[in-house]
Amino acid sequence: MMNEQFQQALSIIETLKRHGHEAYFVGGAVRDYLLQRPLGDIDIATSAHPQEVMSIFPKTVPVGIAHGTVMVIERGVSYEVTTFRKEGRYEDYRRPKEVTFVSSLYEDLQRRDFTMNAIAMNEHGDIIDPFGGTEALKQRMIETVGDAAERFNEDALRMMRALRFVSQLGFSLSTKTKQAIIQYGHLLQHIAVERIAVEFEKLLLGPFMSKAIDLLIETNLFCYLPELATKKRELAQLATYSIVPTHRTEAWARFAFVVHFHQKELKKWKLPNHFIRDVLICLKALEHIRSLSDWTVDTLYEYGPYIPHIERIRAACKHDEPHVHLLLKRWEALPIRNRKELAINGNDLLTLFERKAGPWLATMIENIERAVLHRKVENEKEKLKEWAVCNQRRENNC
Ligand SMILES: Nc1ccn([C@@H]2O[C@H](COP(=O)(O)OP(=O)(O)OP(=O)(O)O)[C@@H](O)[C@H]2O)c(=O)n1
Repeated sequence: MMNEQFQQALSIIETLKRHGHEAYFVGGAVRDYLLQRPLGDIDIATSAHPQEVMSIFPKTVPVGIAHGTVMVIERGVSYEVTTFRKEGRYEDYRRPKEVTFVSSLYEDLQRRDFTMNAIAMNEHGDIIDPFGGTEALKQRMIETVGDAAERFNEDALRMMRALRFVSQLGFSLSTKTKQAIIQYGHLLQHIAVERIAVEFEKLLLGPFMSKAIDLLIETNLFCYLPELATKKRELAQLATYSIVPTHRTEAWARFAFVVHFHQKELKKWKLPNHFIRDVLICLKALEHIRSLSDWTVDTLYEYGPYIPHIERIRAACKHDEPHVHLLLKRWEALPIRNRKELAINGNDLLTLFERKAGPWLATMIENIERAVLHRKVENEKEKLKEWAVCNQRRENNC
């Protein structure tokens, strides 16, 4: 009995078949279905060519025509429908490689990366598994389809995919696959950093991250990742952490903290600037908290929205329990959570002191902010005015 997501997608297969084409569910969704894991996107492989797919379905987007992929949208859900194909080897890594359409499902499955990803399912829920993928799932084994050297030469990113599947599923690498990664790891240098970063992020977020990082070290694959060649010891440290990150910012910030990455190194991974900014805030907070040995009123205030990420990283690094709820409660109980919540603003102070704006104003606001935060004065306009005047007098007397 197929699950609901496949039932919904059945109409795509049935429509293609009505038009005289072959069509099957393939890829990660079939693998995850057999593992009884939540399904991601559903992919369909078909004998129909992209133009035919586009003429059959009313709502399509040509997302990768050159690779034979058309996105079909039905009842608000999108499906990737890809013509049976095989990919060529890279003749020259600077140029996109050729993709050839093939006539059978078998040939299509044969060019896929791992046996567990080379399983197809027809409209009746029958499994088509010419390369032993279901057995590999049972054995919890990641095994390339056919010759590992060929599969990794077709697309070196597959070596990173192997390790991210280790991290997500807890599976092992077959000896043949591991040996090939050791032998061909250097090919990763030709792969776009953005693609590597996508897989690496999934690896960092997986429940079996430690196992994957150990393999990254054992196979020497880490040597071909941006800025990591000299970080073996730090990676080994990362592999000792057991808390599974709940968010990508947390995952990258923890990684960056452990391997001592800063802006320069993070940029080499071609992460978006706004994301790097978030990671850097977490890094600053972690250094700050480490120097103080624990959270304080000031750090809670300064890093408020980032508390969950930072606390979980702090706890992971110290092999400690995270106290996210407790800290959020402490944060919520602060007299203010940001400057906007102050009951007085710059204009109020300009009027009060009958002075022109200048650096004194920023210092004054900062002093008031600290005083409110540390409960030296209540956050009420009149009281703050009074406090500001006294504070000014005190400073003048000095
Ligand atoms: N470098 C790659 C990428 C993908 N594939 C094949 O294309 C399918 C779909 O790829 P993708 O959606 O990237 O990954 P999934 O395996 O579906 O995994 P997930 O959805 O968990 O990312 C894979 O299952 C695999 O059969 C491949 O052979 N080689």
